[in-house]
Amino acid sequence: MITMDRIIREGHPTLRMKAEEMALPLSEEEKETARQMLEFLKNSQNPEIAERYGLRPGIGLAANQIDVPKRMFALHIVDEDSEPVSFVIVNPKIASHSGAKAYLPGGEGCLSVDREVPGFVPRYAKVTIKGFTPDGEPIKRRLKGLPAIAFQHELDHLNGVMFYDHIDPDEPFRNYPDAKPLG
Ligand SMILES: O=CN(O)CCNC(=O)c1cccc(Cl)c1Cl
Ligand code: NI
Repeated sequence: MITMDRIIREGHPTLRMKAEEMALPLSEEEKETARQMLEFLKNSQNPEIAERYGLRPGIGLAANQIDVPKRMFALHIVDEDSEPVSFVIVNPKIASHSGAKAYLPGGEGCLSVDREVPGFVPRYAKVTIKGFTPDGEPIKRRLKGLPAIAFQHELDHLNGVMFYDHIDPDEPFRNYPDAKPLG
């Protein structure tokens, strides 16, 4: 199982690498990695398991974060506010997006960032995403709310972008007229 020691932190070069497209279907080893990424998220959201193994909770995990610069990430968001999202997506793309933006009023956090970085992270409010399952089946979904935000946070990781790269250093909580706070 993946635990926190496998997750690389700021300063590790792989966090700033552009991950490579993957050949489909994934190899057995790559499929196992994908399965372990999703399992990590579920474990991190289970209070008993998270406490037992010292896991920080996460709703997404990109392969870069476990020092695997390949284009896949896992999302596991099963709260009531938005449609349940639980998958690993390979070679993900944003096919189209809303003009409207959105941001989390509490900002964002990252397992690869061992510090609070306050500020609004403007993202597309709605995205139509494309990609593949580890078995090579096509995925096409429309996301909004927290799943849309998290998808963009993970896709950034595959491009070596960190959430705080989007925060205005001079005015971290500036008003974005075309972006509305989620919630
Ligand atoms: O890349 C993934 N992580 O770093 C996992 C930890 N962060 C989160 O779960 C998280 C927290 C707040 C907002 C967003 Cl959008 C995300 Cl993604
Ligand atoms: Ni992150």
